[in-house]
Amino acid sequence: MNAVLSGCNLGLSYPDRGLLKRRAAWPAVQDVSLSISGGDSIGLVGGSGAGKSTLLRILLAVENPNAGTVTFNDTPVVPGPASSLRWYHRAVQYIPQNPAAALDPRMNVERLLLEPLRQLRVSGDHRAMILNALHRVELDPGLLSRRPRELSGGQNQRVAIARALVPSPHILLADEPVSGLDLPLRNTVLALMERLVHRDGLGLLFVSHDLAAVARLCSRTLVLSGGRIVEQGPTAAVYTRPQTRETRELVASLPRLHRDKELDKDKP
Ligand SMILES: Nc1ncnc2c1ncn2[C@@H]1O[C@H](COP(=O)(O)OP(=O)(O)OP(=O)(O)O)[C@@H](O)[C@H]1O
Repeated sequence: MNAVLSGCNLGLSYPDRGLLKRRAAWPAVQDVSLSISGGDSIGLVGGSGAGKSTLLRILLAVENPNAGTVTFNDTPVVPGPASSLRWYHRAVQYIPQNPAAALDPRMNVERLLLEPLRQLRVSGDHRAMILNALHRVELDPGLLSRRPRELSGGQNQRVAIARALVPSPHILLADEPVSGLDLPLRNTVLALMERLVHRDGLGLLFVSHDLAAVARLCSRTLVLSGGRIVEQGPTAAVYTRPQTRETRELVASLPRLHRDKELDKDKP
């Protein structure tokens, strides 16, 4: 069965701790509904403070919304049963911003990949799962005994992505995974993510300020502003015929040559 992660009418307001306290609460996410299926690649774009990371935390079930629901294949996740969500954390994995920096420098690659399997109490042949994850990110198994400082930046980045893949998730939520990377490494990581979606059938929600990366990778784009989805549709349509001021501003920030080059890839 194709995996489907759905958020319905999600809302989250943080208490306003400002000096004037005119507002009771600060809405970071408001009435957001979205659905990600296996094989989908959805871009989530928006200016700073638009609510992108908050929405990801809600979808990851690490932050409780004030309103709305999250379901996975129609099974309620949020609000959820008191029982463990380990099954969900296995099915929906997170790729953080600067994933390589998230690697514990004391662990070798084998331990870095074993740890999520232990934490999520995944049963089965861990060694085979680790080798499979390495294969998917095209890393040589000969690197298993190395620590992060003994690897290149690109290899560390792949190890970090392999950590998200090792429990065999169906959906990946990635928060700015290519920000701060130099161009060749950015392109390598984008190509890897393309394969995960198109070859392996994973669903991807890809948060990025890098609209050219979204244009290359994502068939659909959601634009978030003030915590609300203000525009959504096929990426090419959102970029070439933006309907809202927020989207026009975002698209204007993308150098024209770069935008046209990435969108041209979709043309037959
Ligand atoms: N723990 C928190 N407590 C109070 N307010 C918060 C908290 N986390 C986020 N916010 C506020 O919620 C709003 C949305 O923040 P969020 O980090 O989700 O935005 P973002 O779109 O990811 O921004 P950026 O692109 O800059 O990372 C912002 O106004 C932010 O200040």
